[in-house]
Amino acid sequence: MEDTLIREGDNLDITKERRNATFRVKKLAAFIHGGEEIVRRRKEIYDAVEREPRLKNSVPIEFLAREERHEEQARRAVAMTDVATDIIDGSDMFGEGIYYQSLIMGRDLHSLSLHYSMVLPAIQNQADDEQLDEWLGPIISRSLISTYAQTELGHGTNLSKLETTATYDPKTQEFILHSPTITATKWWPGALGKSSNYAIVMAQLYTNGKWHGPHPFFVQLRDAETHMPLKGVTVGDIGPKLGINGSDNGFLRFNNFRIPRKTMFMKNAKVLPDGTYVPPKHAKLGFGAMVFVRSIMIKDQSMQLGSAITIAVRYSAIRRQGEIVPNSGEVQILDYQTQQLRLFPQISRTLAFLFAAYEVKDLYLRVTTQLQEGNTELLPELHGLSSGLKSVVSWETAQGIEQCRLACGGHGYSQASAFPEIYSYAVGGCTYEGENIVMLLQVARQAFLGLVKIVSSIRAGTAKLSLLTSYIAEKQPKTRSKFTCVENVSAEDLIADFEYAAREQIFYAYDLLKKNETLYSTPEEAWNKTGIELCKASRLHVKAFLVRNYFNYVSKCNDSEIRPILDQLGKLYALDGISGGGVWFTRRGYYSDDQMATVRQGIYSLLEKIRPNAVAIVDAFDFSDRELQSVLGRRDGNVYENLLKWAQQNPMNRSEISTAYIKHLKPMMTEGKSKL
Ligand SMILES: CCCCCCCC/C=C\C/C=C/C(=O)SCCNC(=O)CCNC(=O)[C@H](O)C(C)(C)COP(=O)(O)OP(=O)(O)OC[C@H]1O[C@@H](n2cnc3c(N)ncnc32)[C@H](O)[C@@H]1OP(=O)(O)O
Ligand SMILES: Cc1cc2nc3c(=O)[nH]c(=O)nc-3n(C[C@H](O)[C@H](O)[C@H](O)COP(=O)(O)OP(=O)(O)OC[C@H]3O[C@@H](n4cnc5c(N)ncnc54)[C@H](O)[C@@H]3O)c2cc1C
Repeated sequence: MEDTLIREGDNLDITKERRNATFRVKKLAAFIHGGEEIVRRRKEIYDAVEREPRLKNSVPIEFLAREERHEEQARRAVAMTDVATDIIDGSDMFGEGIYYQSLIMGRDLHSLSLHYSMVLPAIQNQADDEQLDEWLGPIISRSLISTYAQTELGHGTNLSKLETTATYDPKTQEFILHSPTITATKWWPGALGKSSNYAIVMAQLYTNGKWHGPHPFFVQLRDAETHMPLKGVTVGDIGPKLGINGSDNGFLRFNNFRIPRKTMFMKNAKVLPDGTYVPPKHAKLGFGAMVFVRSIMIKDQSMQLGSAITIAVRYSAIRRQGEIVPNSGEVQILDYQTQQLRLFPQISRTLAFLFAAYEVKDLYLRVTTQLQEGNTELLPELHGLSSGLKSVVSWETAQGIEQCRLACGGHGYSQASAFPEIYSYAVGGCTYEGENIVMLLQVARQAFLGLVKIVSSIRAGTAKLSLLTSYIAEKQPKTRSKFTCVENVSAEDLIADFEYAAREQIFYAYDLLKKNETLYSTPEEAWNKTGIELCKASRLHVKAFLVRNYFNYVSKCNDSEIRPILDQLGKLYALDGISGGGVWFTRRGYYSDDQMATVRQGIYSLLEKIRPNAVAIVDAFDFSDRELQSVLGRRDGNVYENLLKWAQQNPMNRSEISTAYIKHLKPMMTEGKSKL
């Protein structure tokens, strides 16, 4: 079927792939992105960005040194936000916001990342009316730049042990911010080093001699005119990192630095003028900015994996290497079954993660509405869903990107491929907003209303379960999995298989925890000794959610042209999970050896079915060359001539003779000659 992505001068192999696809890319793109109107808006936004001279990205970012990159990203961030309201609906951070930003900033953070992704939502949701009046205007007008300063040199995960203190002085109605030790130094906050003049600072609150735990404060750090650090504030950049080097992640120390009482966020917890502490309705309301980023990053991560797989599939369609049948000509590497197994599951994962991102967005919006009415009922569920997805999605995204890179051979290792930028940006998501293992343990402890609490209440028959947890209360089937062959297996059967595996492990981990509680002297030690099994339970629980959610989402599609593709990808997602999960599915003989062999046969048959449509499917992710920034992943498939151009524009090739040669190599060679 002919498609609009085909143009004259394109690589012939990639054109043939597009012509042979069995469906129209536009239809699949509309389904993936949530409707034709959204795809139309993406195009409108893309065109507007391309038209705007200030949004031209003329400098290839990967050739820049750290300071140049930071400066270029600051320029882009300012230009991007200058014209944003003319181009996008700024209130739609989950949709148009992420897309618009990725067109301009690429895979990097910048001077305004935290200002928009953490400070703005915190002010909207945690400031009282008076604070909102005072702070929201400057945030939106960008007359100040702000960040979120929580992590310290000594503590990131364990917030209860943060060392920065905020001690209330009722005489002056001020808090005194102080960093009592080296390890109390704030460390990591994005854009803190050189860009921000304000920060939300998480500090241990003391009032009238009592400790009340970590609370957020909105603190001025630098002079509004000179941008010099205020007296009592020491601040700077923490140095180069694996990725996101456009962002000046920073350090920060306070020396008995006084701030007014109303700099403490007071919508939830309050400190009255006399120092009386009024607790919040829910102890974790002050952690809302983290929950927001955990929710929003699921879509961002899926888009990173989506761009990696788009690059790898397109490149695999134009790359010819080796023969399958001797003397019949070199084949496209996409024809190798091993290549397909490396790549096609990444397509399925991208979709599963994206559809999960839609779900977490809906839940986030529901919780925000509830919180505005003072209702915290759904907060734990959101904490669980966002923490669990954050862990599993960021981990599998990082692994998937790496598979895509490896699948592109040597060229995958070049920055021209974009994989180094994609990987180093995305993998940060495994650590920031809660280290992944820690977040999995939260899932076990708390998520979906608390797996561990759920088990005991299920056994007591008193469980109140949500849609996300109700499967846990169902009885384990005594029979085998219903799987017979890939053609006959239904979505319900595959969901049942994942729920079986999750339930089995959840109860196993629970029983082990209870046993360990009898063996160790405290519940905390027993918890630690059960940590590995608890994490496995959480992972399987999240995977069961991802499979269920995938098929639920796809069930909305009645289009006979694209539904088969979505079904194939869904089955591949599930069967690849079962085959890779092995032991989780064979416990108590739920899957026999023969069934497992049939699962593998099913995967091979799906790879074959997906193969002819692979290029068209990744085309439907709707990435432009501007977003991909990859010579290997170019829409037109003209990779080789552009790799040569890319190398030639390299600043090292501006002059024929390098300074390295002049300073070091030439003298050595001259000396060598003299010794001959
Ligand atoms: C366009 C691009 C889009 C991408 C955007 C990316 C841009 C930004 C990129 C990077 C920015 C990065 C920023 C940061 O990293 S900020 C710092 C983030 N830090 C963390 O995430 C720290 C992780 N630690 C924690 O969250 C917590 O300390 C904890 C959850 C591990 C433990 O908390 P603690 O206070 O010790 O509580 P307890 O363990 O005692 O638990 C008590 C109770 O509360 C529940 N709970 C914990 N957190 C929450 C929450 N947020 N909401 C609701 N409930 C919560 C917990 O589960 C317990 O429940 P219980 O068992 O029922 O008692
Ligand atoms: C790119 C990037 C951007 C960041 N941006 C910001 C920012 O803007 N603002 C900010 O405040 N912070 C930021 N951070 C910091 C980030 O939030 C923390 O690094 C993260 O929360 C992990 O904390 P940690 O570094 O203390 O790791 P640690 O907690 O020291 O983790 C080290 C290891 O210990 C394990 N571990 C720790 N606690 C437990 C436990 N209870 N049970 C089992 N295992 C445990 C972990 O699983 C991990 O394997 C950023 C970090 C990165 C990498």
